[in-house]
Amino acid sequence: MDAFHALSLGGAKFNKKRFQSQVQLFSGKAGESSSSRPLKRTKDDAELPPELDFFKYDKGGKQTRADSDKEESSDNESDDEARATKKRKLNDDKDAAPTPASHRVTTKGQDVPQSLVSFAALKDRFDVSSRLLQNLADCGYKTPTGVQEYGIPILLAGRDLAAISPTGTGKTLAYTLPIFASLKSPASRSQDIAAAGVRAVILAPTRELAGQIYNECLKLAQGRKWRIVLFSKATATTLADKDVRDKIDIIISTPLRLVACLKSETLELDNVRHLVLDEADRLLDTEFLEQVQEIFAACSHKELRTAVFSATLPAGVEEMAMQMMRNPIRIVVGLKDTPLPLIAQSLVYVSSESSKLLTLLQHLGQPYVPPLLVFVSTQPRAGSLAEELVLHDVPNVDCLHAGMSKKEREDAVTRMRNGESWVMITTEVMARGMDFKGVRGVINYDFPQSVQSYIHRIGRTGRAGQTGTAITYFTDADAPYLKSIANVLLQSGSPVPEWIMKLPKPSKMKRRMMGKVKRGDDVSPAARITKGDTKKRRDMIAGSKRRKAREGEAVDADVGEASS
Ligand SMILES: Nc1ncnc2c1ncn2[C@@H]1O[C@H](COP(=O)(O)OP(=O)(O)OP(=O)(O)O)[C@@H](O)[C@H]1O
Repeated sequence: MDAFHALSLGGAKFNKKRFQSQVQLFSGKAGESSSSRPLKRTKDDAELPPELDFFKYDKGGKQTRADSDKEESSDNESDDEARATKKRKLNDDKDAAPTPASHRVTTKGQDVPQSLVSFAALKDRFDVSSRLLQNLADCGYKTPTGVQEYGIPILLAGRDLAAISPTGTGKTLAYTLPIFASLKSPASRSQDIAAAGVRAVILAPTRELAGQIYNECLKLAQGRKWRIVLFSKATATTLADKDVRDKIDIIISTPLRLVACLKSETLELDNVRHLVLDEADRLLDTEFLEQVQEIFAACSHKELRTAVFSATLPAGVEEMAMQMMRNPIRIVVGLKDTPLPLIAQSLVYVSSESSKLLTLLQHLGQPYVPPLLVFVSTQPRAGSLAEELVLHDVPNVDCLHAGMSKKEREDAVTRMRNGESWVMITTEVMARGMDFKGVRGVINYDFPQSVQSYIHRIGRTGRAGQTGTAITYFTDADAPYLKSIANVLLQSGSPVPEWIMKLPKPSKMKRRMMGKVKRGDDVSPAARITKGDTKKRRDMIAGSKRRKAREGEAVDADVGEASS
């Protein structure tokens, strides 16, 4: 249903003739009317009212330097990026696909397929089944987002893709939908024995994210017998049976688990046609690289299509990703490495580590909309901060980090999804990909490890068109890295105090040191004293109990002796 139709249902009447230009904006026809429409909107373009500009790729946010002069080059954009944008603009005159006004997308590559006007167009253009379209509608997805408009037709045209789109803009659907549409029907329905075996693999850096992608796949799989596996120790055992694994359509996994099965030869990936790396820059960093390469090598089918997705893709990693792909197309939604203007970001000076706790307690003492995500740098600090908040009677405090057991982590995610957690203390494990509805605020209690980490952390809010706030505490020790984060704020339209902008730009070397600031395991030195006291008290009580028990035994013995 288009927006005008929706408004009409509420009783409003529009003179469509009189407001023709506005009607065209909603129907998407404004973009279609000019075949050589430039990607950047001109001043003359009519703008959507901000409250209806759902994903706010456009200037829905405040008018900023980012809007006015940063499209071609920015502090975070590499020269390569600027060149790519320029190249695309030159190409636009020749082969521009119609670009809906509210989605600013830059594409690079040969023969970029036309963007998708609507989900309904999938039927005619790509013969997508009615069932799949119905499932899509049941999810409540009415209009494709920017990354979906471009990413879906590219993948359905059988092309490799590198997609960079801000957090919370629907990248998951941009690759899951083409997988289901291209696989056509479940393997269990196929008589073709030669084609047996897993046909799609989606990799994610954390168990939690893999689980979330799995749930998204289940929604699209409704009504058909797709076999989708969220890889774990247990499923790996079940899949040791070749007959079972031959019927699998899609595997979603973290790299390590999959590699373990490849090594033990209990899994073949030679029939895989779709390999997706979600959070690609994380999967291609040193921790995962070797495993991902092993998986990639095992996906030996000649028709393999590879797609990488992330909100951030540093130039070096992008180059690596591009080398994995054949004749790829690259799309960038908005500005590379820039959060959406929907997230109001601020930097808060807290002088020292010990004053952070007080600052957070003061924040939580004011009215706030739960749930709130609070990021710290290490697992012990997550536990310590959660403990402190509980001690200070903050209600519904929760904690999630990679040091917890699988069950504990799953329970924490469930509580978060059920709205039982008001303040979730976490580490980088939750920074990427996690989509919790209604997170209106993120607090970086500890300064992020990198610009990418910052972008992903704050991207847990301001998702799917919602607004959000992101507060980052910084101490004197973090000051050398402040400028890098301040640039991100500026680019996405959040105000930055003048004095921060006057700080010198950190050197490459210095930037690498970001996040390496040493912080104690306890978030508050007072906590250490209190904990020390508590331990002393506990020891005293235990000692006193032991003494009493010994005295009791002595008395019993005395009594025994007396009675015998
Ligand atoms: N076409 C659409 N219309 C409305 N909502 C959508 C659409 N596509 C996705 N969404 C919703 O947007 C939210 C964010 O989607 P998703 O998690 O895929 O974002 P993402 O871009 O992968 O974010 P991240 O970079 O953090 O991983 C989800 O709640 C999803 O249901």
